[in-house]
Amino acid sequence: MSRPALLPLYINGRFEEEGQRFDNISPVDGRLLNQAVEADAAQVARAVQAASDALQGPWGRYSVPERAALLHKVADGIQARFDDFVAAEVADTGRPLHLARTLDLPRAIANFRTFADLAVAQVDDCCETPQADGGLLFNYTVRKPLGVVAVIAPWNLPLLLLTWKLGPALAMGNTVVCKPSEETPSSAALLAEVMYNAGVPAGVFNLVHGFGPGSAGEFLTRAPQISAVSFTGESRTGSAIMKAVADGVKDISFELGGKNAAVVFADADFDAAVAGVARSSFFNTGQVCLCTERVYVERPIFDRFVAALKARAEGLKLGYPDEDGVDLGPLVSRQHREKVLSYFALAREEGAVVITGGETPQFGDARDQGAYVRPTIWTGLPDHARCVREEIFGPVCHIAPFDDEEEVLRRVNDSPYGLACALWTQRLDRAHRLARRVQVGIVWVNAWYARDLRTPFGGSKLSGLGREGGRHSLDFYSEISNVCVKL
Ligand SMILES: NC(=O)c1ccc[n+]([C@@H]2O[C@H](COP(=O)([O-])OP(=O)(O)OC[C@H]3O[C@@H](n4cnc5c(N)ncnc54)[C@H](O)[C@@H]3O)[C@@H](O)[C@H]2O)c1
Ligand SMILES: O=C/C=C/C=C(\O)C(=O)O
Repeated sequence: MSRPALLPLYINGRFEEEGQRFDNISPVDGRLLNQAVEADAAQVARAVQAASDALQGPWGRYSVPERAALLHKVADGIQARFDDFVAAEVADTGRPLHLARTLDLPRAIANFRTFADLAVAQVDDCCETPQADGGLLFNYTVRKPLGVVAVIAPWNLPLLLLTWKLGPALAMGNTVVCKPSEETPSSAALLAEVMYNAGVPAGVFNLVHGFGPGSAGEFLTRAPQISAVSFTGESRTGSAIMKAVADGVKDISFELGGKNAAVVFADADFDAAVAGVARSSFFNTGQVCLCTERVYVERPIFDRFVAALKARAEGLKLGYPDEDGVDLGPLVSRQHREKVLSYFALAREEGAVVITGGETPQFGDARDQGAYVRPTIWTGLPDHARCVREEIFGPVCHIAPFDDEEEVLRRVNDSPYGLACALWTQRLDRAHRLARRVQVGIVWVNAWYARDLRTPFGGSKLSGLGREGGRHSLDFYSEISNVCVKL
């Protein structure tokens, strides 16, 4: 049997194949896709040192427009290998081809182009302060790179979320060491090839594959020369990383877990709300931090809404990524499916009414070796049920009735998470009023996952620390100083 393809590390402008290997398994049918090199502590240390050295090299002398031009070249490189990146993302995640083509790749390209352009357009503050002696103080802001940024990404939107951080980090003159998820290493490996071919100076972009604790992830966060960690992943991982960087008082940007709510009022556009909640609950097989897992529906339309969402869920096609009309792929791995199935069992123990789903489909073909689950809807659980409080990260939601605004606001806010919320109502006065009182970072009204990359993105409570997007990213990835001149 031919040896599986190997995804190398990329350190200081060189591809490295030396090291222990780990398997990358297809969530569609369980076959071996390729292997990746697991970076050991010495390799991670070399990557961080290369990034640190590169700050003093040519990259440190690039102007903002020169950095922006290079990032546009990277975006051009991704565009030129669009189909290769789609194939890599689809192979690792099992997502429908159309999803990778319409979301993951366009956003990866946009993440570089947007922050290249925002960096060039960025204008900083200055001010004059008259002095009692008739003199003047002239203050102005100077923006410098933070230094070496550790970028650690999750598996649910692998390329989108890696480049969401890479774009601004590089635009602001930092150097980076990236650690993609062990579940989805392929598109990051392609990105290293694009960086190399675009002429990104050696050491500016480094890629290490591996796991978290006791592996590349932890080695990276504990490296003394890193100046900041930009992390997207589970809240408990965020806590672990916070501990790892605490002694060094490093800058951190965390985009963490969620247990997001959708609120549907009786006056909502019913069909739009059903379609919107079906999308926000089952999109990417429920593997988006912004996905809805708690649905609150005003009592007069509750039964009708449950029936309509059931019909939507049962109409979703689970299939191979390239199948015509496929809506949902598998979960990212058998291991993650075990976690989701454990909540399917827990829901029954907690007394849920299973409206639809709650089991694995039987295809009778290779997909039975994959990680598919059926889209699932529950009702009847109390607000304190673990299935209503804990992030499941699968195609599942619980629907509960409510009677008034104050009640539903209290229940929506009664969560350890605070990432996103979708409000469905045609009374925009109510929408604006509630949007200000919901304890989340992102509120959509009559929409979900509609994005403008200039807006602040992030969560409160266990859902994260800081905001990225637009000037928020430029600020996070900059060391900002003030210069005060007496005139
Ligand atoms: N808020 C957001 O924008 C957002 C976006 C996507 C995913 N997420 C969250 O991510 C989770 C799913 O992704 P996941 O399973 O990959 O998360 P995860 O926390 O298990 O892993 C994320 C990344 O962190 C690495 N890692 C794990 N432990 C580490 C440690 N101790 N030190 C350093 N690195 C470590 C992993 O190898 C991986 O690359 C969900 O909770 C989801 O809500 C949040
Ligand atoms: O799974 C979480 C999705 C995060 C999405 C973004 O960070 C984005 O759209 O920029």
